[in-house]
Amino acid sequence: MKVAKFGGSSLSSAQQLVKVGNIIKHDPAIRFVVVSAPGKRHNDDYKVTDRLIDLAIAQKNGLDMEAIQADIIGRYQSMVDDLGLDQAIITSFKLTLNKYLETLKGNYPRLLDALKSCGEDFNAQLITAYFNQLGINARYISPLEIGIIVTDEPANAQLLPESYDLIREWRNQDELLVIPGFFGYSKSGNIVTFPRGGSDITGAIITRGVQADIYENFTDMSYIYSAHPKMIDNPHPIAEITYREMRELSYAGFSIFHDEALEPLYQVNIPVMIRDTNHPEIEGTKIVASRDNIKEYPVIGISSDEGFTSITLRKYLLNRELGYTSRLLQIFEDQKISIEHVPTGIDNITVVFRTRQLTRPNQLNAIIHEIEETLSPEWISVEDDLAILVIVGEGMREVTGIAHKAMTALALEDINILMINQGGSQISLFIGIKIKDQEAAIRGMYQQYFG
Ligand SMILES: Nc1ncnc2c1ncn2[C@@H]1O[C@H](COP(=O)(O)OP(=O)(O)O)[C@@H](O)[C@H]1O
Ligand SMILES: N[C@@H](CC(=O)OP(=O)(O)O)C(=O)O
Repeated sequence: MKVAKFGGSSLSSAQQLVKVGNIIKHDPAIRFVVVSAPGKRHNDDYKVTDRLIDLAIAQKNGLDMEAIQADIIGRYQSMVDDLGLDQAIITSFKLTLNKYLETLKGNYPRLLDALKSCGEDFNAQLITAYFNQLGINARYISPLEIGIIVTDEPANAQLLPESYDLIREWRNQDELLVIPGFFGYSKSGNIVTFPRGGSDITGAIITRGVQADIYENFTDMSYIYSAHPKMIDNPHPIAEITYREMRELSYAGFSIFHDEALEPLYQVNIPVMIRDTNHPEIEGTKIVASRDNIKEYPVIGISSDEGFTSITLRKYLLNRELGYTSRLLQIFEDQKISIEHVPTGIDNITVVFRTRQLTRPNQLNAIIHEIEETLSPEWISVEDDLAILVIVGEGMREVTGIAHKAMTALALEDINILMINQGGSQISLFIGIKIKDQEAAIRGMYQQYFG
């Protein structure tokens, strides 16, 4: 039995929905379908989720909402028209949008979550109607009814573990169940969304809940590639990748699969297939617990991500001061900033974090001031245009010369290294460089590992 999740790129138009219908008709093992909101039809297009966010912002700021609402409804209207579905569904979508705009007015975080959920919720209803028209015995089921119960912090839903028992009850259903991705319900009855891209998370939760044999994640790429296809022409397609490798790479820029979506699955060892809606004949990439080709591909992927800040401090005999690191980290915890890396030397220590966590005016200055007051460093420096390259592979533990290749690539490109950190797991190597050097670094490294 399978769960299939279709991403926004697979559901962006009637033409795409026809492909999805064909996939479902030809694979009776798929018993649960999780859907995203309509995504981009072409590069300059908008994602429906982004327009729903615009709508919430417009109401908050007292701006005109008509054009935005027309854009949102227009996307569903064109699919209803092109597929010849019942127009009544559009009226119900308009009523739902208006209901949230009225009942949640003045409560922006809740309004935002409720509106964001409409993208997937409307799509699930529309797709169910289309499946029924095709003669597939399908039923829309809301996250509430199927049992996706989550924490109550807006836009940051975390699944409550009791959900799995509730979802399991639906395991032997005769109908094909169509579930909107991206949100759940809190115990107080609020709609709460997962972080952006979170329909992948819903798919994983349903897969684990119903104890499916496999989770098929349909997108617009035939494989996960060893480097971002926008940076490298014809990159190496990955046949198999482990959960741990994928988690590290998706966290660091492989946006094809949400980094939090593996957690429900790796604990119970259910494989994920990344598949292409436009080429269902291609098997795609399989995410599994272990892979056999480690000698051949000790490194499986290289990625990079920007938007990091690092703060480095130096103090003579720092290593002798008991509790120095802990006091430094406490300053970040007090500021509610979670830390990515803490590379250390004998007399220096660096803290690297995602810059977007600095949300208050002058917060960076406040942190530096606090560090100076509490820890009296001799020297302190800040880098705020940091990109982090990540080289990932289970083979790193066994195969020598991996770091050498990375250093060679950077030396050949004349790129200055600002930080190096190897995770304790020894499956990843992190290298901090300037944002401007990112593309050249990825190209050079790709050549070394896969060229
Ligand atoms: N290593 C990679 N291999 C393949 N695609 C990648 C990789 N890294 C990032 N991507 C991007 O991920 C995109 C698909 O993810 P996403 O937009 O979430 O799809 P969907 O809308 O189907 O959920 C691709 O179009 C591609 O640009
Ligand atoms: N629609 C939501 C959730 C999602 O997962 O979408 P997609 O599958 O298109 O990445 C978003 O844009 O964030």
